[in-house]
Amino acid sequence: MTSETAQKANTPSSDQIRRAPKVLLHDHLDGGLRPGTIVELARASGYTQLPETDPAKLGVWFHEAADSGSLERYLETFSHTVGVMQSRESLVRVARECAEDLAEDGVVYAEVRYAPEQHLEGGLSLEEVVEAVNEGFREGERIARENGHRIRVGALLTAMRHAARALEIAELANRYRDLGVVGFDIAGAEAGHPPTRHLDAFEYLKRENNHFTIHAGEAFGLPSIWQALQWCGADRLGHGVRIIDDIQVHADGSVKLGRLASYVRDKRIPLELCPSSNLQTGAADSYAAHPIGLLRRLHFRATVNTDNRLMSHTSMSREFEHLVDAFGYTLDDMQWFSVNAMKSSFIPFDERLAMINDVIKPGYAELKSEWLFRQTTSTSDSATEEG
Ligand SMILES: O=c1[nH]cnc2c1ncn2[C@H]1C[C@H](O)[C@@H](CO)O1
Ligand SMILES: [Zn+2]
Repeated sequence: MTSETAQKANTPSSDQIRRAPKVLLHDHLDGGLRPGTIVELARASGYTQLPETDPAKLGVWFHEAADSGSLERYLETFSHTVGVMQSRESLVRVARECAEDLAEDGVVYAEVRYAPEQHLEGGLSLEEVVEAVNEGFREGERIARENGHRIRVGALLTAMRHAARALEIAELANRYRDLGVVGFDIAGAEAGHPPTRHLDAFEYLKRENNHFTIHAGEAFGLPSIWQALQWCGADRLGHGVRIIDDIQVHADGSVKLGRLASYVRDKRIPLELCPSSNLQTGAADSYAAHPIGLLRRLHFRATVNTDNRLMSHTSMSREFEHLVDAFGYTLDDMQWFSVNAMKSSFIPFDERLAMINDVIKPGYAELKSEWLFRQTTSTSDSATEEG
């Protein structure tokens, strides 16, 4: 076998990308509903604001409306998903379907986030919201297992950065720690809402030895990343893609990292990169131009994520397909991203290690060996390979 053929064997097919064990750290529960579910929940709850009632058209509407080039406009579309997630039943269902859909897509470990404060309009308490979502995730994991898939889902509780409930939500995350919630996040429009406004929440979580990520460096640049890390102490960066602004690439190909970019790389700060979402909100012009290519080459702790599967019309497999097309990534690259993500998760170290050694690496080894057992379809194929 020529090295070229071996190389080819390592380029994943769509089917292999789907079957490859993937790890997802940045996915919004209210950004991943099935369009059909939105229509049904709207009907059942009397929500009349949907722009379309045909599921296929509604799916297209979300994608197009979110494709605006601005984070603020992207976020407006969430009023409809949040609008139909105001009862216990709807939250259980959405969480169950989320776990099922991720498992079907080959995700073995996911941290899925949502903002409990946005689901109180139907009279639920914050605790009831968390318990409903946890119940849905457990049901989804069980159904996935029955269908031959293995997935573990942990919840991240998000506080909205324009609101003033961050400390309360951080306390909630702490109360449900080891009970399905693995950490905390802040999200929402970045400009004008610096993470330092919520220092009390982050300081509380640090005192409690808890974990948190912060949406930073998505619509706003380096100051937001700097604050998230050096003032707030974030364990990970939600997006963090604008760290690229602190990296100079010279004409001769040499690269110079500024102090903040060096810090992020040296400290192995995980970047929860979401390529399709970034294209929609204007942080990159194309997959090929997305900073993930450079960040991977420079060995940042880069991870691949979906952000909002509905609004970005994506899945983990689709994200990887785009990256394979744009950068020629192989199964080894996919494994590298998946191991990076697993290392960066908020579950205990021994569990992360077991996921890496007993699930992720064996999964990729199996996929990488498939070419050995592939049957040739014609004699001319084997003749070429012998040459
Ligand atoms: O990419 C994002 N940046 C900032 N905020 C976001 C993003 N995607 C979703 N959100 C917001 C809208 C949701 O209602 C909220 C909680 O999941 O988080
Ligand atoms: Zn996000």
